[in-house]
Amino acid sequence: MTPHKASQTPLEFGGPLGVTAMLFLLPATMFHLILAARSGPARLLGPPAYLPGLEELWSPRALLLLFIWIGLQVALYLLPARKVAEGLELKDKSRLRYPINGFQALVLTALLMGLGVTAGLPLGSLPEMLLPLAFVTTLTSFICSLLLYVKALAAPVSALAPGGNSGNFIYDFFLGRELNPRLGSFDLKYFCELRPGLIGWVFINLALLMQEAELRGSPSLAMWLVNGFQLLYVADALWYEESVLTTMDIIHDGFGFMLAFGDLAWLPFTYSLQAQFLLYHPQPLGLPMALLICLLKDQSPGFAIGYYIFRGANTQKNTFRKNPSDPSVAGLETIPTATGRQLLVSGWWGMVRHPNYLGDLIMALAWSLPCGVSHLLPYFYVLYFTVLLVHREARDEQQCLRKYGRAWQRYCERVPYRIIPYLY
Ligand SMILES: NC(=O)C1=CN([C@@H]2O[C@H](COP(=O)(O)OP(=O)(O)OC[C@H]3O[C@@H](n4cnc5c(N)ncnc54)[C@H](OP(=O)(O)O)[C@@H]3O)[C@@H](O)[C@H]2O)C=CC1
Ligand SMILES: CC(C)=CCC[C@@H](C)[C@H]1CC=C2C3=C(CC[C@@]21C)[C@@]1(C)CC[C@H](O)C(C)(C)[C@@H]1CC3
Repeated sequence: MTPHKASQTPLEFGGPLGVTAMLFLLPATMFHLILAARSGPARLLGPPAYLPGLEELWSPRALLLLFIWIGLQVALYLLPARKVAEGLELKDKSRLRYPINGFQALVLTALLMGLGVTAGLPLGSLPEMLLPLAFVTTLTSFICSLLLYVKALAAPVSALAPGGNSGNFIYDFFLGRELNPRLGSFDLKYFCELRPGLIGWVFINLALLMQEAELRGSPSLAMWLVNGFQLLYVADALWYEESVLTTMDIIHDGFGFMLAFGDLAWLPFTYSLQAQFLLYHPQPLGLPMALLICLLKDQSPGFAIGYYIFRGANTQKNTFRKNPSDPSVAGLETIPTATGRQLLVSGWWGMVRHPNYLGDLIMALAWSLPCGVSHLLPYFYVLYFTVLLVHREARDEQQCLRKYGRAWQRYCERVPYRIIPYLY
């Protein structure tokens, strides 16, 4: 194994120091949130109510459950797909192929889970295992990231991610050295991005709903709403699975701790925070308020408007990138770039430079509102997501400037706002 020459790409996330802090802070925050949600005061800020001992965190049963879950998702991933999509062209001019069967995996998991519950599978007792499950998932993602790092040492230079091969171990371990690590045709990053964690999120939410029903006779309206919104979000991601192939995670970021931990642990255990909070802190929610949260009213952030913007913007860009002469996008105004590609300057992408982020943020707020306004904790997702998207937008902006140069500058002049019209 010959060490590769370190890349000259500017360091992100505050370099080695920044990522070292994140290596500890991300898991610590996740455990803090799980503990805070089940504590009486449910404080986002401030110390946790108590520190769990190792006997509360480590559970061979949880490890077994995690392996069964990942095994099931691997098996569903390997089933025949309705379509096999090609990814973007890589440095060596090749294109990878990806099975498009995520929605099928969601439906089959739901069917299997339904059969299991009918046969006595205690899904409702999953919330009691959340802490050990989060612990074993964190351990697993640490080990996977180490293995991925070692695997990448033998990868050809053309297979490395633009960032993530700085030569600094911690930095490269965090960002991921290899762009698309595969075992045969099994794509590890693509699998992790959309399967165990994303689908796991739905079933953690469902388990919380079932436990609430056991505790209080029936699930609350707030719990239904959170479950419904987040299920729609996940189902949408899997229905439009192909569009993930053009996201920054797939085309730019390596597969290291950030995405392994993010996809497998952070996503299911922190994105389910609203449902976790509601189980321990029931909130009264009337039908009129629920309708208001679902739909748009005046300037209020309804889920429907968020979803409309998110889906509209993503579909418009994906359709345009696939086929610019498609009738739904052919009439839109564009700016040509030196690469031969064009940039949309009307439609959703003429409103702000990241309309899809705006829609996503509105949905985030809408699925936190059923938790009421007595606590800040359920709004953690909105705060975290704002930081993530602002940072992601800045990273994307840098990449687009490198890619499109003057044409990107002209786009920024034409569309001056990044995410929120007239504000940011
Ligand atoms: N729930 C969550 O935790 C997260 C959700 N997301 C969501 O994932 C989705 C994908 O996000 P992400 O991958 O960050 O980025 P985008 O889908 O916004 O893609 C950005 C790319 O779009 C292209 N582009 C930008 N402007 C234009 C334009 N005017 N016309 C045509 N193409 C343009 C550029 O690539 P090119 O020109 O090369 O095509 C650019 O690099 C978003 O909806 C986001 O909200 C993202 C992160 C986390
Ligand atoms: C620093 C830190 C916490 C990193 C981890 C971030 C990850 C949790 C997210 C990075 C990009 C993501 C995307 C989705 C989920 C969260 C992560 C993995 C996504 C699958 C959610 C559903 C959307 O429709 C999507 C498919 C567009 C989206 C893709 C990006």
